[in-house]
Amino acid sequence: MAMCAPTTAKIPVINVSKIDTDTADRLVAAAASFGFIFIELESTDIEYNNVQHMFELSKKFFASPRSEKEKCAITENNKGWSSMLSETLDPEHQTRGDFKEALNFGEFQGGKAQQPLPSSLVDSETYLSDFFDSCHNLCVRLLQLFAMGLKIDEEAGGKDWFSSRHDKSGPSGSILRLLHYPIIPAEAGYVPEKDIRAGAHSDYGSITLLFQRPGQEGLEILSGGWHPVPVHPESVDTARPPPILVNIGDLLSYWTGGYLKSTVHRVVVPPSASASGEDRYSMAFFCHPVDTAQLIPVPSAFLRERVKKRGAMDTDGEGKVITAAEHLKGRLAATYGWKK
Ligand SMILES: O=C(O)CCC(=O)C(=O)O
Ligand SMILES: [Fe+2]
Repeated sequence: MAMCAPTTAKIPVINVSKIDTDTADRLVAAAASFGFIFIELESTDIEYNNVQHMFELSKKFFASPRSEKEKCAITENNKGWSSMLSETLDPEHQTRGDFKEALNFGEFQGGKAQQPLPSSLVDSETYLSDFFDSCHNLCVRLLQLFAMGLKIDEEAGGKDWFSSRHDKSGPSGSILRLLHYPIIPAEAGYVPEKDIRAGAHSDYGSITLLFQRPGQEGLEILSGGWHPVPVHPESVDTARPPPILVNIGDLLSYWTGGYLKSTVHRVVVPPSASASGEDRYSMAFFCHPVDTAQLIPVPSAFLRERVKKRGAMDTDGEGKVITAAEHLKGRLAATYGWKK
């Protein structure tokens, strides 16, 4: 039997310029079926110029000497640089780590980084902080829309139920991450069936924003088989900025008893990459609630009707509700091989 080429994922493209019930319902429907949604960049407050400038900064950092990167190596607070092969997103199936390097920024305070910055980026501190804030603000807007679409009970907080838990009143696990997947040199002995750019995983936070670059495909989502995700979906002209890809993370899935899907995804070397010889650069903003937020079922009649078994994940097995910080600690320990 001939093998069929995998079909491209048909992820909806949504304009979020209005905070209204129509937009909210469309977002929730997409999140409940795919767990992934394209958001038109022009319908957000994020400027394409800034996205492009961020990619220039990313290139500059990843091109800097290894000795410079090592000065800000990642620590157990999840901030800093992780080198090629050091992170294993799918430890059960991978024999080698991910073929990528990454730089994680945690929250900035008063425009200042709370971690050592590499020398290539010290002059860009305010810029990085502003970009972090603009990503956070878009996530808050999306979280309000999700709360509206899920019809969260008014007396429990209604449209602000999620956003009030992401209000920067305390520390959180939010991370802005620059990613670089280099073209793999022959001597690395990359074996396509065994090795991978980013192993299969779901994201750990509430929602993730992903910025991709034209011509640098490679993301795939698991939905009855692996499906490639385009940078420009069919309905978006390639002359326009690539839309922002938003996906649901584990916390929003727990909070909604699995109604919103935290879809498994991975990054592979697409056949086109070896032909064009391009590295892949991407940027992810992982939005997390404040550390103390509890993983309890959201109060919503809409969900009570739709989800039979609620709160599979709301306790640690002994009846104690777990917090966002406790959940994150367990997930990071597994991917970096840190002790729990
Ligand atoms: O680069 C990408 O496309 C995805 C990265 C990713 O899924 C992650 O870092 O969680
Ligand atoms: Fe991811």
